[in-house]
Amino acid sequence: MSSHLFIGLMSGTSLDGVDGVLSRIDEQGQMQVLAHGFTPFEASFREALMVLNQSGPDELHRSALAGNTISRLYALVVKDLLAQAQYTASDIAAVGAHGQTVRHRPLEFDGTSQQAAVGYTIQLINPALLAELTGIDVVADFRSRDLAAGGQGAPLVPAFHAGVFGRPGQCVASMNIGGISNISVLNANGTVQGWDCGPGNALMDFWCQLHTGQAFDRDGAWASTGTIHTDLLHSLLSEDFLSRTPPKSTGRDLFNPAWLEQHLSTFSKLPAVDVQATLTEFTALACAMDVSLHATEARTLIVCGGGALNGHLMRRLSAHLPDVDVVNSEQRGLPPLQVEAAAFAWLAFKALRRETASLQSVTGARGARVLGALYPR
Ligand SMILES: Nc1ncnc2c1ncn2[C@@H]1O[C@H](COP(=O)(O)OP(=O)(O)OP(=O)(O)O)[C@@H](O)[C@H]1O
Ligand SMILES: CC(=O)N[C@H]1[C@@H]2OC[C@@H](O2)[C@@H](O)[C@@H]1O[C@H](C)C(=O)O
Repeated sequence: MSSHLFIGLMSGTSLDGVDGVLSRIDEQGQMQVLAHGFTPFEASFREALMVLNQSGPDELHRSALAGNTISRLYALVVKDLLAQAQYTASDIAAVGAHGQTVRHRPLEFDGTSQQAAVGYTIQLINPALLAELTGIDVVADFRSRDLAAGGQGAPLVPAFHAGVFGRPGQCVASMNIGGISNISVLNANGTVQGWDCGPGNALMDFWCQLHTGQAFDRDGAWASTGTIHTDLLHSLLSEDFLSRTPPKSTGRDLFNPAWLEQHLSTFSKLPAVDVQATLTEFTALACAMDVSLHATEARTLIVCGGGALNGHLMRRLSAHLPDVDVVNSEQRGLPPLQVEAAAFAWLAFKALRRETASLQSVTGARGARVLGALYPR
């Protein structure tokens, strides 16, 4: 490989925009981030993506166009990263581009025979267009091979978390709180577990946008002025997904406005601010329960993703984990908004080397697989 420079691009289930990093990765897979960029989605595009999370008229056409738009936004982030770090396209070995998840249905039975049941996951992107626009090799479609091998196709970051946050001889847990939250348990003996915990910012963002017009509750300031409603909290916590045994993964397919409305139907008189306080508490508890029940050895929880910037959420998470040191990933060398994009740079590095990147212990697949498809420059 002529270059050790990789770009990772991630637009996740928060639907806030595209994070990108340009990084140097050495032969051992150790990474140094050289630049970080972010391009927000315009409100109209965000809405179009939100609508594409459910079926609707002419959705194939709208999905294809959204894939083109997202690829153009990804290309803008690449341009910005190259300018920041003063490199040109020919210096970069590859771009790892996640795309925009609009469906995640692992292991869904098709009603005919169990043999045919594989499930699917859809990330909108036009990788050919991204290769054309950037002049860089693009690796995309990271999840489908794991699904084909019987896995969940998510989460994929635990192997990366292990390399960046793992401490030999210690059990450490790391948690990404994006639109959906996911945990990696990095055991003292080097084994790794991981799964999706439940909602991250998705429900809080939805409610905040609806009632304040703001895309998210900055620092959890609004939620912190409300009162937690115990009955609503219990209703939210009764969701089956939370008590399911891993491997498990989820998305907006489950934790969406319709799911929330269903739980709110018997609490229609509650002040909006109390609902926000309760949603924040629910999110914190769904995350904390997975640590206290399944990462019993962990004394440190490293939090990344935008949720790490929500001070109120972080305080509630800490309150539910009195024996665990809850820290922001920046304290471990990688700022919260860079972690997922960095993971996709690393996944591209693994793909070019034809090395496996999925973990059977996380996704439940028949084995580890080489992930991603290459679109040459
Ligand atoms: N200062 C802040 N205070 C509160 N919340 C914040 C702040 N900054 C970001 N966030 C939250 O983080 C979200 C973005 O997080 P992130 O970029 O990790 O999401 P994502 O890429 O969609 O993640 P995933 O793929 O894991 O779903 C925003 O939508 C918002 O809810
Ligand atoms: C299908 C999909 O896009 N899943 C995302 C989502 O966002 C958080 C959580 O759900 C996680 O499972 C995953 O993202 C990260 C990058 C992962 O695969 O590890």
